[in-house]
Amino acid sequence: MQLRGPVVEVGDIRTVETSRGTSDLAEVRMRPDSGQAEAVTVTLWGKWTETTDYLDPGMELLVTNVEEDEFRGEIQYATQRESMVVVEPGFLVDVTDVRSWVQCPRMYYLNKLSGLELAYPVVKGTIVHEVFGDLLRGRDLDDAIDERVAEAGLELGLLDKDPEAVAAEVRDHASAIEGWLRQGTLTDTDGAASAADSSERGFSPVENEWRSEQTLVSETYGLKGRADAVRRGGPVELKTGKNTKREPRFQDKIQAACYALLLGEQAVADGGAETATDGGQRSVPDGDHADEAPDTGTLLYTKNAAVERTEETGDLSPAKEFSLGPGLLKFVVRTRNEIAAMEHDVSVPTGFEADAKCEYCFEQDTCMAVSGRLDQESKAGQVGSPIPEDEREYFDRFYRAIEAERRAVHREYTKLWRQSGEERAEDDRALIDLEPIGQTERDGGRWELRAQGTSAVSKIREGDVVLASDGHPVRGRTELARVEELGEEVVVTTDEPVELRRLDVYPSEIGTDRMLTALHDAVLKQSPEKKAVLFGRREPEFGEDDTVYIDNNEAQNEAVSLAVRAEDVALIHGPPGTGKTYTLARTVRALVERGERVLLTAFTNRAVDNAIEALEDQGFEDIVRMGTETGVRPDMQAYRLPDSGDPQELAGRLRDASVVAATTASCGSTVMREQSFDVALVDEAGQLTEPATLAAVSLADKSVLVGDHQQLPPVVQAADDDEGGAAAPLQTSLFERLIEQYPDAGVMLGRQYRMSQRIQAFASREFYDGQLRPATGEVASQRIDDLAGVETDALPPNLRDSVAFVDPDGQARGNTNPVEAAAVVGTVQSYVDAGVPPEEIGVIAPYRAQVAEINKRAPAGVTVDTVDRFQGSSKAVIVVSFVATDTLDGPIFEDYRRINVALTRAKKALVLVGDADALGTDPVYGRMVEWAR
Ligand SMILES: Nc1ncnc2c1ncn2[C@@H]1O[C@H](COP(=O)(O)OP(=O)(O)OP(=O)(O)O)[C@@H](O)[C@H]1O
Repeated sequence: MQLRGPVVEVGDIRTVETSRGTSDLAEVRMRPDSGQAEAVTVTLWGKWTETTDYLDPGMELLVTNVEEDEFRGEIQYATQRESMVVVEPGFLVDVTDVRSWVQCPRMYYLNKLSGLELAYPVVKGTIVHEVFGDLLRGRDLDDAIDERVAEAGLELGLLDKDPEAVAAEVRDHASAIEGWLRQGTLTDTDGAASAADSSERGFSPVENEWRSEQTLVSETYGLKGRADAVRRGGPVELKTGKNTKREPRFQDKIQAACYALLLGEQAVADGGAETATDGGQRSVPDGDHADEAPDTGTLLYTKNAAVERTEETGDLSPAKEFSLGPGLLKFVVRTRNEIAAMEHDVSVPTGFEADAKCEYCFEQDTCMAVSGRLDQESKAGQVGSPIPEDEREYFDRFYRAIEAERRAVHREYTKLWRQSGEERAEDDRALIDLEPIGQTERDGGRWELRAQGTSAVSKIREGDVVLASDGHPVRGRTELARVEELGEEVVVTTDEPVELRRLDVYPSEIGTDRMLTALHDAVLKQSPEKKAVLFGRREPEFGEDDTVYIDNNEAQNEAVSLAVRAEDVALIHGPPGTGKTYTLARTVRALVERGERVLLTAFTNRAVDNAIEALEDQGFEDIVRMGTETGVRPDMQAYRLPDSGDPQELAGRLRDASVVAATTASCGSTVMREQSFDVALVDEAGQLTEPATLAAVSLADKSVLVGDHQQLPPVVQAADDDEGGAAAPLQTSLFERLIEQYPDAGVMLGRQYRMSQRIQAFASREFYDGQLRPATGEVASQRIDDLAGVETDALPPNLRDSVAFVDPDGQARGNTNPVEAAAVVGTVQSYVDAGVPPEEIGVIAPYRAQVAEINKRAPAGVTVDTVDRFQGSSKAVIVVSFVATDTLDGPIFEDYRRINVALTRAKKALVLVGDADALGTDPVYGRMVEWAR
């Protein structure tokens, strides 16, 4: 049996005599059942006592296979031979991190801080891994190499590598894989027939013997990772280095051992599946999964096949098998515990923990530089001088904030198994009970999986990377999948086929990883002068220029001028519909005309595409768009740098572009981190966390931030009270901080081109100090009957004013209000009946459940969505559903800025549908009801 729950008290290590000699023990008090049960004592024996060195009350502990004993009427627990002790099992450590921690704990920390850099060995390693996967899937070697080299074209071009030479090198590595695969299949007696068969077809895997890359998450051991391959249930790790010793390298064994643990747990779950009749809703048997772990691991050192036998001595066979004994698996768990414990108190490893020799370490320079900047102890020593106190404080504060956010992402992971499929679906984080209707292998070996479409709502959108499973994302068979279609059919693509029964939101850490590297790059790598404004050491400076850029809007003209004159930073505050995008495009042109290279970036792909469209409208097309095919709008694909191609050509296009457009998230990619710009223009800056903004800002000499801090705030997953509120610094955007700190560096666009006078009045008064005005008389006086074929008289009397309030006297039931939904649909229908095209009508509701409720009956063509999905767009008619009847809770009420966004989407007519009494309990909503009535 297992015990899992918070630690109450940690005892000291004692040495005792037992029948088998002397042994160490330590007693720990904990509350099992995740803290629900009374505290019990569990005795940790032998090496597990080390755990107490870093175990603190409050931390979560899990002990598997405990021995239960009654002693003087109290049940006591103890570890036994098969037990594993896991510290903070909810903190999911990445397998590659366990590997680097074993090499040197400090390396783990540095990798996390500074991320990967664009370097040839890394790019080549990726290509070899991809080709390995292709070979396992039975693909032709030459085709695979050609395609994978082309896919790395941009990176190779930036590194100035010749694709032919790279292909030749990859081929050398691949020969090691091929040779070993051949050997693997031929020695397989059961598979002899298929082996003979496969030698003709290439090296296709023997059925059920192989799997290429597999995503694995362990709910017991707090580990996650992707194994390169699995052969006969055992992990196979590919290394593109050479190793002429008989044994695999220790850290490589550790990595394979981690996968073995993960596979063991999966084997247990799969075992359970044989008897499961409930569509894959298996539970993890409460046993010792390490028992099920495979006993052999394989390391494949592909460079061994490429070295000259005359020059090297030793064991040149690429494949090295080793046995995965229980001792090694326990060592892996203890190592993983060290990482989880260090992350728990956010301490920093020094490198002295390891036997590693700094003089051979290729991280030595980074190690010393980081130690120097942060005045940290490190085995490698320090270079350079420490950053000032305030910068240090800033670094620490954001470091903690980002780590708190990481924990929130981990909690999302744990929900994959803590919540049932139904709960996940209810939370909008999964689509369950899908009916698979087909699987097709696409060119290049990827699979297209299809299921019947579903009317269920979820956060999952086309283009997202999700977990596709046959019923359970952790305990079932799962693949990382890209969502291609979510309509009549659900279509996803994966590396390996899986029965498509469920999709889950994939909680990715990439956002947190990139915030951390952005923090590192901005604070530790930039010059003191470059950071002066960020840290308030001096005011932003501006040069002279009296060019007129926009002649019909003074504030817009001032904004362009400010951006052009800025030496450090300019801030453009653009309330709804004030021509932010138009001004942004004009600014880009003005900067390019001055010979500057511009990074054009925004929080969402949609905003990036809108900015490109505005540039196109202004006759400017010298743009390279970075992004994935699904992320970029179909009509903007022509600007997109292709995913593969000739290295020189791709790198040339990127280098020569005067405008590079990308989301801020992709500014943290290895390729983008290599780029430098004169100016970074950041749209939607009010929605970005400070470190996410820094990812773009650090790439340029100066920045122009465009946004509106009265609209949606940064998206942060950590709740206000998580980790003692550590994530709070992420809630204020850099835009908001700077505009408050340096009002003179900003300009507000006060004239809006969207809403009628009546519609904009409330937002102007509540959120913009009455400074928002219609840009023209025409804008101010627009009405619904300006639309061709629409008669105001055809509307019911209560909807004839351009702002209306409807109280349908409904009742909230959880996240829906069916009566209100019906009233919303009725209202929409009135507009359609009066001649308004459905495409001109939008409905905003606070919850996806209410969105679904309305969507069921709304006329086709009407857009129904949550407010977060509406930011940045507008419609002639907007209907807002508030759902709440008794108390005002829910996302729309948490922050007044959401209501600002909702109310400012409408151009000609706005209808609020809600409970007047409930809304009246809050002063702002009360005033809103008064205004709308
Ligand atoms: N100076 C101007 N002269 C004429 N039309 C303008 C001017 N500025 C903006 N517009 C027009 O006003 C409309 C709104 O502009 P734009 O889309 O740039 O607004 P926005 O502030 O980006 O909107 P959002 O709040 O959705 O981000 C567009 O049709 C745009 O062409």
